[in-house]
Amino acid sequence: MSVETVPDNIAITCRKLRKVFVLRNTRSMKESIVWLVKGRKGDLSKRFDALQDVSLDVAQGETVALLGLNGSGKSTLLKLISGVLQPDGGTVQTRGRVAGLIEVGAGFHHDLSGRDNVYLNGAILGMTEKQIDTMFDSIVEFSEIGEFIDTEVKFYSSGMYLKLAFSIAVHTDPEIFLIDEILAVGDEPFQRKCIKKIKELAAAGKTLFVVSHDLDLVSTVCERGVLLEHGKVIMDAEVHDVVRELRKRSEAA
Ligand SMILES: Nc1ncnc2c1ncn2[C@@H]1O[C@H](COP(=O)(O)OP(=O)(O)OP(=O)(O)O)[C@@H](O)[C@H]1O
Repeated sequence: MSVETVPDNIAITCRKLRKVFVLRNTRSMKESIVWLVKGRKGDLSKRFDALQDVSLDVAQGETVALLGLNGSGKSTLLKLISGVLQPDGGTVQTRGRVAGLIEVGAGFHHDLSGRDNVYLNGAILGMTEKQIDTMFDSIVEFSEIGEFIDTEVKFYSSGMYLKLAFSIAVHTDPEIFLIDEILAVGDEPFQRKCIKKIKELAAAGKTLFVVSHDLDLVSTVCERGVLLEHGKVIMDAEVHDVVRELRKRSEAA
């Protein structure tokens, strides 16, 4: 597969991205027997295009909101960009270090303490042990985890997971932040703190790609909006215009 040369100022490039999921339908005993008797003709599973021909460029320092109704493919696109999922067609390229806050606690090892997970996650995000040593206290302070830092993370609440994951990610100083709806699980004061931090990251020229159903929030944080519907990009414009269009479609739905 040929990989095109991407200009220096482009942080994320998606070309004709496609993701297919196989849906294995639950069948009744009778249906399964008929299927067997007929010589296993036909398929018990269905293929489903979660993303179709998605192409977009995100420039360095751009703040982009990925919007759409439930099931439109937002999380799938973020997972393809972060490398958590592989595409079934097309290409995706990123320039610079990527921090993905996609599934709360996804990068955590449940039987390890918060402290050990800070080192594990920091290393995954490209930090050396020395760098993590230097930042450790600041990571714990921002996360508000306090003495629970030495507790196994399987005993953390989802909000605690989020706080620690967010704190580690912002301390690793990545160029690109992928954020999926995770702010929803934090309490109000922490949400405010996260939003303040996200705005600081945007002001510092970081590239942000944010999935959220909180349209007021994304309107204040992001400049550009990309609207997905049934796995396709149907609008890519100034965020306020895209939010207006999504609200119109939501009312009609
Ligand atoms: N692992 C999977 N296997 C099968 N289908 C999947 C899988 N992951 C996602 N899907 C399907 O792909 C479609 C897109 O899902 P995705 O999570 O990307 O949507 P979304 O826009 O993020 O939705 P939401 O707003 O509800 O979070 C959905 O129909 C979903 O059921």
